[in-house]
This record gives sequence, structure tokens and C-alpha cells, in this order.
Amino acid sequence: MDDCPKDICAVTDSSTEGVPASQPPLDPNGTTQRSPEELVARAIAPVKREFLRPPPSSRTTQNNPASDTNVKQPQANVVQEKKSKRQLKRERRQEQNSPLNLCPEIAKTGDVNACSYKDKCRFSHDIEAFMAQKPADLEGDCPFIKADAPCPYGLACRFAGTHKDNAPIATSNLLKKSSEVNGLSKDVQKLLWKNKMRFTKADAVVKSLGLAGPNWKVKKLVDKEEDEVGLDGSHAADETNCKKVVDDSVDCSECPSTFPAAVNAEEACETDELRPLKKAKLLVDEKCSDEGEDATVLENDNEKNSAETELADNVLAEPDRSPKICNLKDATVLEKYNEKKSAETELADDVHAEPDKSLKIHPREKMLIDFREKLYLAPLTTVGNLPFRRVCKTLGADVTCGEMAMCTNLLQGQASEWALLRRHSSEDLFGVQICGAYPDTVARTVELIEKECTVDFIDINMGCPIDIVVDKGAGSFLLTKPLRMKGIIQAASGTVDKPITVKVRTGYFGGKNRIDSLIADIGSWGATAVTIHGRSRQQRYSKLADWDYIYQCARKAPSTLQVLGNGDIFSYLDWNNRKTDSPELSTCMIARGALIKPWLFTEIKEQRHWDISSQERLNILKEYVRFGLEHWGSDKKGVETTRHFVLEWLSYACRYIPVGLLDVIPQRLNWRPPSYYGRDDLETLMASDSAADWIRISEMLLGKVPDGFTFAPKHKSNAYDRAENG
Ligand SMILES: Cc1cc2nc3c(=O)[nH]c(=O)nc-3n(C[C@H](O)[C@H](O)[C@H](O)COP(=O)(O)O)c2cc1C
Repeated sequence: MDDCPKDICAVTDSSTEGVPASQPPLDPNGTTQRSPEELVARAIAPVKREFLRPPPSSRTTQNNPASDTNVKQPQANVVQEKKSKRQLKRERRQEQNSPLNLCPEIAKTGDVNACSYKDKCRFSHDIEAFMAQKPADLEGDCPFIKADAPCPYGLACRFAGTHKDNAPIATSNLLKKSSEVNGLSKDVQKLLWKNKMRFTKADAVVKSLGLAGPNWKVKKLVDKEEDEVGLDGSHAADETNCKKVVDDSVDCSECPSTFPAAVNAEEACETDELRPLKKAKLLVDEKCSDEGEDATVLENDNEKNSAETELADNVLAEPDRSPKICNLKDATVLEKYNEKKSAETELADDVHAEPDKSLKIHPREKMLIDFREKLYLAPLTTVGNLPFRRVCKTLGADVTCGEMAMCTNLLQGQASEWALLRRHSSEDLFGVQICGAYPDTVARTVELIEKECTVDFIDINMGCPIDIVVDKGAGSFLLTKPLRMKGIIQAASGTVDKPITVKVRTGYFGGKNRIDSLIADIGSWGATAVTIHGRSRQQRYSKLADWDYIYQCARKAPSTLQVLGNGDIFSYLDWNNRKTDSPELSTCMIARGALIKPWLFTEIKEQRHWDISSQERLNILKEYVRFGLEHWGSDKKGVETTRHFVLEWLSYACRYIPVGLLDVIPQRLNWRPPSYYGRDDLETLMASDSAADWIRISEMLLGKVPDGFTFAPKHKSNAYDRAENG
């Protein structure tokens, strides 16, 4: 175990010394007494007898500091609860006053005169004090060296000792070499903050569809409750309130997607907090029509405008601390982006232009995209970040998609939300995913994205099951509102040339699948493709995905609508079977399978089960860390953000059971693993579902965690059949 530092091995060794060959360990679950077939029937992973070990006393990820009682506890704590906002704020303030908080401009150039804010800068300008307190470099090379580019973090880089020379860096040089696109420009952000952005196409399309105008009633903060009658006639007041908050933004603290890429998370949140929080919220009275339909109310534009303008004026600018540089292997995405940018340099003028008459409403005018046979990495909030997608690209993914971004947050110019739209130059077939509750917000968002970003398609999430989204009338809530669904798809598709795709679940309520009855319409409303996750909202992740139903929908779909199946694909055989069973499917989307074993894409392409070694898995993690440091930064903050996301990922990756350890292959997603030893210490460590052990792995990649370090995974990934996120 070359890469395992001695102290970590020492900790792990005490719990994993040798695998008892002759005597299988005690097994209270009866795993050793049952045949592999019996275990499979009970959804227990049939791990070979000789690798079984006694289960640890407790298996919770959050409370239990280590998976084995013999294991020495690491210094880091594994917390049960998140820090409060106040606590975070206090910590941020303390950090800001520290000499370790060197001004990024000065760190980058090594020149104390480089910062134009001079005395007004909120960062330290004392290079000497910074150098005196800076912790020793981390092991390994600066990630930017490999990218053949100057490190933009300069003196602050945790690998600064490996910099070739510390000559000043020209900013223009950094920008030219940037390997990421789809950043939010300050000009656009300001227009959005001040509510001065015009959405000529979107507004015209929404109007032409009859989704704006006198029918749109507004009511300010009505607090009387109204129940809703669901589509199936059931009373569904608990799950779906008829009155919805028009603002479908998600609070920064709760939003599953807000841990920002490319910008500093804390700063992003801070920026949001500095806004006099949220515009005045308007509640609308959604009047259900005879069909149980549909929201016909929106906020009053004028009221909204003035509220937002006021707010925007108080917003502080987000410091841009993320110049991204790396060698461009794939220049095409960037070329496209640069061409587009130069054609759009007069954006500010653009937004004041006359209404565009060339509205593209007919689906035939849409740009083409062909998903057939392509390996599609699903959008994955938090964990499907840009560095993870880069890893999947190197392992064979063809199509990638950004994490879900909330329309209202994008329209408010929130930097953390815009960070979710970023695209790496290796992502050659790339879409972004948005989520909104109303045709106008969605249409405006797609117009903005088409203008500002380089994407191949825009996916609308109509399957998200999480409460904070559903409660705002978005995500899977829309499955109960076909007319609103229609309005959103038509408005989005009519506004942009880019293909619009939608992602749905089978229905909202368990046992009440609906998509088959809508599939033909979804095509005629203007969607290019629909991905069907074979579970209902109510079902979340319980039971296996209903592929028979997905096939049924695929057969009913018009030829112009590509249908993508989604659910439980975890081996190349799963992939083959789905495709053979239903040739009507264009392709399948892979989510948790990729999180648990990103080499699944390679397995499908090479049609084999890959008995990957622990060292190969560690190398994949190292690659991720390099990409993460490039993306989030190689300074202290970047390192800790990268660590945070490594830990989030490890909370899924630990579910992988090596091929060579199984009596029956391939592993299935719904199998619960018994406690087992790996074939070496590292493999055993990687199988641990303890957060303390994930922290140990992170220390092998990024050095010791800081004092007082805490981690609790965002997604309860080890709750095998419980709700996750999507
Ligand atoms: C951690 C996590 C995050 C997810 N985030 C999203 C998301 O942002 N957008 C989305 O449409 N689906 C999301 N999903 C759902 C997946 O894309 C996918 O539909 C679902 O997991 C079923 O596929 P699977 O069985 O291959 O995992 C998420 C799933 C997980 C596990």
C-alpha cells in the first residue's frame, strides 16, 4: 500500500489484520449459513465466506467515529448537526481577520501593490505575516503544473513549493487558458440584480401562448390555506399545497445544489445573506380548474421589479477568486464559447432590443441532438460536480449534465447557482438542468442560458422529489399539473433553439403512473427527449425501478421524441438488457451506478466486469482531487472544499463491493453488503461506511484535516432504500 501513510495504515491495520482463512467469523445475520442464491433473494450481497467479518457494533455514518471498535479514533469529529448560520458567520469573520487570509491578487502576483482596493481590501496585504503562519505544503504537485499553466493561487497555493517560478502572472494569460466556460459575467449579474435584464423572446412566447396577461392574477401574501385535489381525485393537501410561493428560489442554506463550484461556498452564502433577504414573497392563489389544473396566476411584474431593484442595489459583488487554467485538450467547446462571446459582446445593448420576431416555436426548427447509444451521466446534485464529471468523462461517459439549478436563483444572478452551469472543455456533449415552477420563469431562464452559456441542451427537472422543491410547485409537483407542464415545455421550447429535454418520474403517487398518458404530448409540446426515472415521487428510492413501465412509455412515444430510461443500472449486463428489451429506448441514464463505480462507463464500453484494485480506485480519487483543486482552488479554501466533495463522494463509493469478493456477479444496486474484509488494507478501508474512515481516505489525498474538522454527508447514501435526492 504505497500510498497509504504510515499512521493511517497503523489505524486500519489494527482492525483488518489478515483474513481468517479457515474459520469464518461470527455472523449474526446468518450470512455464512445461507447459500449465495438465498442471499441474493434477500437482497444481501453474497460476499465470499472467507472475506466476511463480524459487523461493527454500530453502522451509522454520522455518529460512529469508526467502523470498528478497535480502530483508533481520528482527531476529526463526525458531527450530527450542521453548524448554525451564526456560527458559520462568526468563523468567517475570524478567518477574514487572520493574516492567513491573504488578498488573492497579492497571493497570485507576489506583489503587494497588485490589489487595486488598497486599504479598502478586506483581505490581508501582509505577505510576511502570511508566510510566517502558512502551514507546510501538502504532499504532491500543484495541480496547475500538470495543467501546464501558471498557478493562479500563487503564494497561497498549498503546493507552492512545486511552482516552477514565481514570476508575476498576467491575468489575461489566465483567462485565455481557462478550461471552464459558462461563468456569470459581472455585467449580466448586475443587470439581473437590478432587474434590468430584458427577456424579449421569453416574454413574447409566454404571451403568445396565452400564459401571460389578464388571466394572471396576483395576490399579495394571502395566508389562508387551501387544500388541493390531486389529479387522481385524492386529497393531497399535505404534499402539494394549492397556494404556492411564486418565488421558486430555494434558500441558500437548504438548497441541495448550492455548495458552489468555482466560487467560495461561504462567500456565496454570505453574499446572499447580505441581500436584504429575498424579495417580498408573493403568494398566489392557484385555482384548480375542472381538470384539477392549473396555476393561472403570476406575480405582478411591476411590484416584483421594484422590490428586486431595491434589493439588488444592496448586494455586494462576489469576489472572483477562481481563474481557471489548464491545458486545453479539447478546444472545441472553448472555441464555440469564444465565438459566441464575441458575437454577444454587446449584451447590454441586446437586452434593450426590440422584441424578437423570429420566435422559434415549432419543434422542427430545433437544433438536433442524438442521444442514441450514448452513455449519459445523470445530473447529480452536490456529487455530480464538474470535477466528478471530468472523472466520468475520462472513464467513458459520453453525455454529461450539470447539477440542478433553480430558475429563480439563476434569474436573481446568484453566483452559487450560476456555478452549477459551468462546463469543462472535456464535456463535449453537455447539458444543464434547471428547475422551475412556472412557464415564464423557465422561459426567461432558458433565454438567458442560451445567451450566456455554451450548452448542447437544456434539461428541465420535472421529477425532483425533495420537499423544498415540490413545495414551491416545481420538480415532481409538475407531474400533477399537466397543463402547467405543457406551458413550461412549450414556453421553453418556443424561446430557444437549443433542444429542450425533460426528466420525469413515472408519476407523483405510488401506483398511479401518469407519464404514459402524457408521452405523446411531451413530444408535441416541443421536448426533444424525455428521461423517465422508473419510480414515482412517493416511492423515492424504495423498490426497484419499474422498467416494464418505462418500456411501455417508450413504445407509446412519437418517433420525434427520444426516450431515455433511468433506474438501477449498475453493470454492463443491466445496460445490455435494458437496450435489448426495448429497442425503442434511445439510451439509458446512469446515476448512482456512476457514483459508486464511475468505471461503469468503461465496463459498458468494454463489455466486461472490471475487478478493479484498490490502488486503481485510489488513483481515480487522486485524479478527482487534482480536478477538484483546479476547479475549487489549490489554496486552503480550495483544498478544504475539495476535501468536502471527496467525502460526499466517498459516502457513495463505499458501497462498491469488489468483483473478486462476490460469489455472484454482478453486484446489484439494492444489495445490502454484510461486513467484509477487502483483499488488502486499502480495500477494507474503502468498504467502510464510517465517515471517520472516509476522512482517513481524504487525509491520504489531501493531508491532515484542520483542527475541529467536521463532516456529515449531505445525502444519506447508505440508507439503501430510502430517499436520496433525485
Ligand atoms: C445524490 C443524488 C443527486 C441527484 N441529483 C439529481 C439532480 O440534480 N437532478 C435530477 O434530475 N436527478 C437527480 N438525481 C436522480 C438521478 O439523476 C436518477 O434519476 C436517480 O438516481 C435514478 O437513477 P439511478 O438508479 O441510476 O441512481 C440525484 C440522485 C442522487 C442519488
